Amino acid sequence: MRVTVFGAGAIGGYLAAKLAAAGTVDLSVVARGAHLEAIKADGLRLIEGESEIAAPVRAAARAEELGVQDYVVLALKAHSLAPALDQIAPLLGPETAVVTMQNGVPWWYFHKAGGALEGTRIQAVDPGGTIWQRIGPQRVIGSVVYPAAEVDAPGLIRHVEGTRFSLGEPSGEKSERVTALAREMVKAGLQAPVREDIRSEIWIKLWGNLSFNPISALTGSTLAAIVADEGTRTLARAMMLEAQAIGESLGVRFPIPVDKRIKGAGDVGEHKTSMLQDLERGRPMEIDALVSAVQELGRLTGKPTPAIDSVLALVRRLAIERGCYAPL
Ligand SMILES: NC(=O)C1=CN([C@@H]2O[C@H](COP(=O)(O)OP(=O)(O)OC[C@H]3O[C@@H](n4cnc5c(N)ncnc54)[C@H](OP(=O)(O)O)[C@@H]3O)[C@@H](O)[C@H]2O)C=CC1
Ligand SMILES: CC(C)(CO)C(=O)C(=O)O
Repeated sequence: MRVTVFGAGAIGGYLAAKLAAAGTVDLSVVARGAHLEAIKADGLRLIEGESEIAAPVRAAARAEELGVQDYVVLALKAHSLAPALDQIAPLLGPETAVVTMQNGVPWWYFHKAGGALEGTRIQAVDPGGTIWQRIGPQRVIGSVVYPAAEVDAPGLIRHVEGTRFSLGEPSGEKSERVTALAREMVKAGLQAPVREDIRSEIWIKLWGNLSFNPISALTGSTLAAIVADEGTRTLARAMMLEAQAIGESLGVRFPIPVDKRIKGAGDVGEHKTSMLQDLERGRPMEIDALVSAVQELGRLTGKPTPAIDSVLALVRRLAIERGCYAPL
């Protein structure tokens, strides 16, 4: 099985290091800059708990060096995908599956979703439908990423917590391609449950990200602080209820009540969300995939989003002022 991880940063690097250490797939990564040079020189180093491994991995700057793959895992930030389409193309043959490992609303959301919006391209994550056209939604295996990881230094990934990458076909089918990939991930010590309704799981993760991430960026607060403060907790809750109404109108099941989800986020503790971390490091923030796309789904479903609209306006303005907004 030929697998390439495109974008071997925190999450892609963690996945790649685990697969490389297991040695059961023919693995490559596409990376760039000092990170690529370090992987070529020393392998992909992974700190996990008390242990550190260096997994030898085939690493390339250009996909042409690797050729057509059975699976391409896209582990880029959402806003990095459109600019990388030309670089990804040489990896794709007629049978190649593409696994999308991004937070937020995925560009393929309405592929095989059924209903009136079937086939709709979401402009906030895929302006003009370019990604849809160039990659092709029929290739997609959806994913929800639960592990937390960081790039500590070029070539060095630090695993923070979690091993679960839920997988699912947009159609819900338990296809051979998704079950075969899940098998290899399990051999590598990961959890890779195959879901029949990956969209509902995407929404559960998104529920927290669309509210807590921008509020944390706007206030500089950790998850625990946002939940402890009545004002910010109430605002997050209002955003989440707006999102729930949108999701439910699209057929999504929210298996837990909103207050339980809020408590779960608070229990994570004094943790800075990825959006706040990106802001503090001067990196582009994933505003469009996490928040603008939900606003767009609100417009498409006719559901009002006053709280989401206000927070989005503020966080986008903040990102522009700080040079951390990467419009697609
Ligand atoms: N990190 C985490 O704990 C979690 C992340 N996620 C989600 O996973 C996704 C990936 O996040 P994360 O791993 O943190 O992001 P990172 O920025 O750590 O990794 C992305 C990697 O892709 C590289 N990249 C971008 N464009 C290209 C290109 N054209 N060619 C080659 N390499 C490229 C980046 O390189 P460069 O650094 O040079 O830009 C970087 O190494 C996001 O959607 C995030 O929200 C979900 C759960 C937890
Ligand atoms: C910590 C958490 C769950 C916040 O909602 C997250 O996913 C992020 O920081 O992006």
